[in-house]
Amino acid sequence: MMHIIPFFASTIVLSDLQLGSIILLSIFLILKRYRHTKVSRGLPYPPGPPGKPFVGSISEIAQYEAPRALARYREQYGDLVMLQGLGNKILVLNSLQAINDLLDQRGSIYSCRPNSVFGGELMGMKDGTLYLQHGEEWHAHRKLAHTVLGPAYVKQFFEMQEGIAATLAKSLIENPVEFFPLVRMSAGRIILGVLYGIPPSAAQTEYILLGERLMEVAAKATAAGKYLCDLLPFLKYAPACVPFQREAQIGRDLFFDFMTKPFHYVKHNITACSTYPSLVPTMLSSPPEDVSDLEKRLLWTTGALFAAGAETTYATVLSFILAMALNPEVQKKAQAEIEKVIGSRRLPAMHDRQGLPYVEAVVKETMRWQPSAPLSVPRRSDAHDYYQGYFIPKDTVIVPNIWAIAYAPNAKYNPEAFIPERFLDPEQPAVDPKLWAFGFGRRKCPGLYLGDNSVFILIATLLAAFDISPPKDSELVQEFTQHIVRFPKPYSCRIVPRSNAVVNLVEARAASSVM
Ligand code: HEM
Repeated sequence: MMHIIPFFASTIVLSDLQLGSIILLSIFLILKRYRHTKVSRGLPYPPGPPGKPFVGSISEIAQYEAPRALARYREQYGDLVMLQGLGNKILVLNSLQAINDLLDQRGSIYSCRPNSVFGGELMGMKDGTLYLQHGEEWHAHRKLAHTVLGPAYVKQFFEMQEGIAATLAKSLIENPVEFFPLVRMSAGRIILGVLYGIPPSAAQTEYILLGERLMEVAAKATAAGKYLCDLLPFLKYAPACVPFQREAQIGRDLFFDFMTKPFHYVKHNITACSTYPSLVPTMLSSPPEDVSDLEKRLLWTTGALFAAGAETTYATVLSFILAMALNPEVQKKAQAEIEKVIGSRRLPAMHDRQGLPYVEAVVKETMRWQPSAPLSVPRRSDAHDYYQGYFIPKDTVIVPNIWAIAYAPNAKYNPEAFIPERFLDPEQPAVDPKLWAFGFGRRKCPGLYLGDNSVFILIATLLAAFDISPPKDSELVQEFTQHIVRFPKPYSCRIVPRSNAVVNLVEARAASSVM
């Protein structure tokens, strides 16, 4: 039977089947709309930029200088900016208030990580602390990490960190041009010391270089939206010959070696690794009764701590050296403070920190000027939520934009400039980076105290020992990587010992360092 349907001025003739299909489709759309209105409580999604056909606005997360570009949207859309496309939603949080309200205050909803196809499944990192979903296993990892990274415990590593800082200074006196690999080596040594107690050796160097190669792949893998397979999960079934699958295979092999090699080294050389109360030797020699599956958990926890800890410290110190080459006045002021407070008969030590407010402000300003994780590490909402009159559906990827905090407009202190004084302003001091550069709520960085101490002692030692300035015959390059950990691209500068006396001090301190 045919049906005649008036449609504006004309008429349409439909069969039973066609009419039935239209009615069913309409019911489906109405129900869908009703369901959506019910769960969204009639609230809209947070606003965001208009998208391109098919891909929507989702690709904005992977654009060049994304943290800065996304922070600019704050003026237009406010604290919350929604990017959408290919069936995915990414919510960028552009203020400390919004980040704390959601990630901290509503930690039960926002403490999961996005399901990662590339890094988690294909590269095999899904059981590491950084990738684990919020839950029992993740809790066990954090508990293990806390045994050596708690604020009181990290004091046991002060002497080791001071020794490694002096060793860095000694290597820089001998070979200042190689400051990139030398800084990397120092950051890696501290973590290897804390986790495994591995002293300087060929094995130690091998693990740090392995870490460097892994990070080239892993840094991209952790960022939101860098790989299409994270947005279109069915692509994980693509054949092994496609480029991202080959990259994942390389990453998988590297990650396996990176995680297992130092662990097995310690298992077989436990007596050689006992200089400091480090995590793996302590746990293996006196296993805690309340931790089941200890070896497996240790392996995954230490792998994640090593990967997350070394790269961020390295990035921060490289940014500091660049900042000093660009800001000679700041450098002079910090050096004058060190001379006044400590004198020139010894190098700075961790216990000097309280008495060096300007150096402390330089540390904070380095973290602000070039935050090493400018988009933090993404989260995922584990339930529907409602905030500031907007609907945030379950499984939205949440990106806390640390850059937006670091570069919030400020009439008194230009955010683009390196001005440590902003942290010393008695009237309106800038917010301490410890409240935002290390993440938020339950997933806040477990290495905060260790990392912050490392950055301080490395920076203070470099200030005491060297004058850093731009290269004589070339431009000072100021470019940065675009991965989840942001650090300066290769640049050259001059790193010159401040006096013969300081060379002697450095050599003596480095000679007494066991790490
Ligand atoms: C300057 C130094 C460091 C910075 C700026 C930094 C920053 C961060 C940030 C932004 C996060 C994401 C937290 C979140 O999701 O809210 C994080 C997580 C993490 N960091 Fe750090 N970090 C530093 C040093 C370290 C060190 C030294 C270690 C290890 C010894 C470490 C281990 C980790 C781990 C394992 C996670 C994942 C935590 C989880 O998912 O539960 N970090 N870090």
